[in-house]
Amino acid sequence: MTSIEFDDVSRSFGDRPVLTGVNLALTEHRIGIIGANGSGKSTLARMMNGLVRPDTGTVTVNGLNVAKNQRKVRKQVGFIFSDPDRQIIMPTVLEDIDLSLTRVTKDKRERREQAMATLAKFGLADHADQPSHTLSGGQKQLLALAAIMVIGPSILIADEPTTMLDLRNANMLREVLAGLDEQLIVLTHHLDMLENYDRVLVLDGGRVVADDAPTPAIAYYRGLME
Ligand SMILES: Nc1ncnc2c1ncn2[C@@H]1O[C@H](COP(=O)(O)OP(=O)(O)OP(=O)(O)O)[C@@H](O)[C@H]1O
Repeated sequence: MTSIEFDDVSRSFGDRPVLTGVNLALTEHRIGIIGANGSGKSTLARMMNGLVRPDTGTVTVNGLNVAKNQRKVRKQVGFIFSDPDRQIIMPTVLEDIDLSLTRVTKDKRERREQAMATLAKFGLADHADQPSHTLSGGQKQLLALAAIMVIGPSILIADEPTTMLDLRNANMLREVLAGLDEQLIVLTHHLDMLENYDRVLVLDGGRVVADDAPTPAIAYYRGLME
């Protein structure tokens, strides 16, 4: 079982408090984080792999203090963002997966085998040699996801992964994410995405104001927005 713990975590940017007194133990398989723009969701998520550090308090991932073990934690926590173009680096689909795999093995043949298996798993096998920039938005997001998952993180954080996708691609990605074995933390404004999740946190003004099953948590959030 994976776990992410926040122990009395606070963070300000300048004189603006962005997260205040956050205490959490996240062990469930699929967790959603919702809240208004600027409520602190991305800041909270970025603390889970050390992209943002707390001013006070401690974040622990699988028993590792994130501030002191950044490199180890980054191998365990993968991140995808709304815009896959920010994450796709290499000219072709296969080369992009191969680049990720250089972090796993130096053996070229092994990398190719693993890359092809991963592309098949994410429905991209027929696109291996296609220039990445010619993929559709949904396929690009799948490629960004595949390039992260091939490294073998135990936790995936997805920060508004469906924002740039049309409804069909958003639904497709939503299913792919829901089918992952790894622990999944999704930040989203697409509330229906979280229907079958195990737990949903609601942030408001940098505090966790609700922490519940999806239906009551989403109802609480809707109430806040009225
Ligand atoms: N590096 C930074 N420097 C200054 N302010 C920042 C920085 N990062 C975040 N903030 C501020 O912290 C607050 C929370 O931002 P954050 O991105 O965590 O919110 P969010 O809930 O993810 O919002 P959204 O739904 O719009 O993505 C915002 O007021 C934002 O302007």
